Amino acid sequence: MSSSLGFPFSHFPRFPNFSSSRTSSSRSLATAAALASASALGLSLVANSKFQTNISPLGWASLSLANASCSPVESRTGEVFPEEVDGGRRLLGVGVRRTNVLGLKSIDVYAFGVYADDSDIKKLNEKYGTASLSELKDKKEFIADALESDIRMTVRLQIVYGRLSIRSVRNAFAKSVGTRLQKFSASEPSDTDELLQKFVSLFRDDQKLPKGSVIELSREEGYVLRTRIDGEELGQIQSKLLCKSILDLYFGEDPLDKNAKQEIQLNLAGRLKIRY
Ligand SMILES: CCCCCCCCCCCC(=O)O
Repeated sequence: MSSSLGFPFSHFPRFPNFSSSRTSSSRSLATAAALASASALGLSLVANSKFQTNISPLGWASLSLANASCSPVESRTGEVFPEEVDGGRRLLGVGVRRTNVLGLKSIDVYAFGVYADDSDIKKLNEKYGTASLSELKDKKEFIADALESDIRMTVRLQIVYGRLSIRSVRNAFAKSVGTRLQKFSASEPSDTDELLQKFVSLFRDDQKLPKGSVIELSREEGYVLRTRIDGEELGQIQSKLLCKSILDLYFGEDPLDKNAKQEIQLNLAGRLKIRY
């Protein structure tokens, strides 16, 4: 992954250089810093789909942010993620799900990547179009709106734990998604037990989940949750509440991996700021 940042004038702020040894978070922070500094100077950022970002109006400076999103490698597990899935949803951030066994040993169960469709992210423009990147990167309301909005997103879980049974997957979902369904349904009453049952029963006993398996949970247009294992579709459930509860695990208020959430929020804000 290469990035070059070149400015002909010595008084122009220097943006950090990216190198492959940086962590995904520091890369994102560097990207955001570059974008924020440029936008603070009142320069217009125009990027193509390869993230070549140019400061256009004067034509004298160019800012090349190749892959201005995040590293596709989850550093703890070494899992590599595709930079794009489902016809144009691009990677916003990666993280890891850990759990404690008998309160003693901590194991990594899966690495995950969160993706979003750039054109759908623009739905947040009306409300946040004028906000700066530094405001958005920590703004709770911004992430709450991203959870609520009809933005096509995919969460890709890459299993790293070798002894995962479908039963434990059902139980884990019942617990983590169940808690969130309860929490969110306080404001939007609905039959959360039935919804949860419908979702967890998509995971059948005959399905296998060896190390390397991929579970994809995607929010499709109109708040349809689509669930796949290794590309095989298990089912679709139309529910705004369910979509929100699942995405909340990864970038909501109490995320499974806090660093990943920060990265996702920062990149979401960055994508909103870039004019394509
Ligand atoms: C032995 C630990 C079992 C954890 C299995 C997690 C499998 C997928 C569940 C996804 C939701 C979550 O991470 O809570």
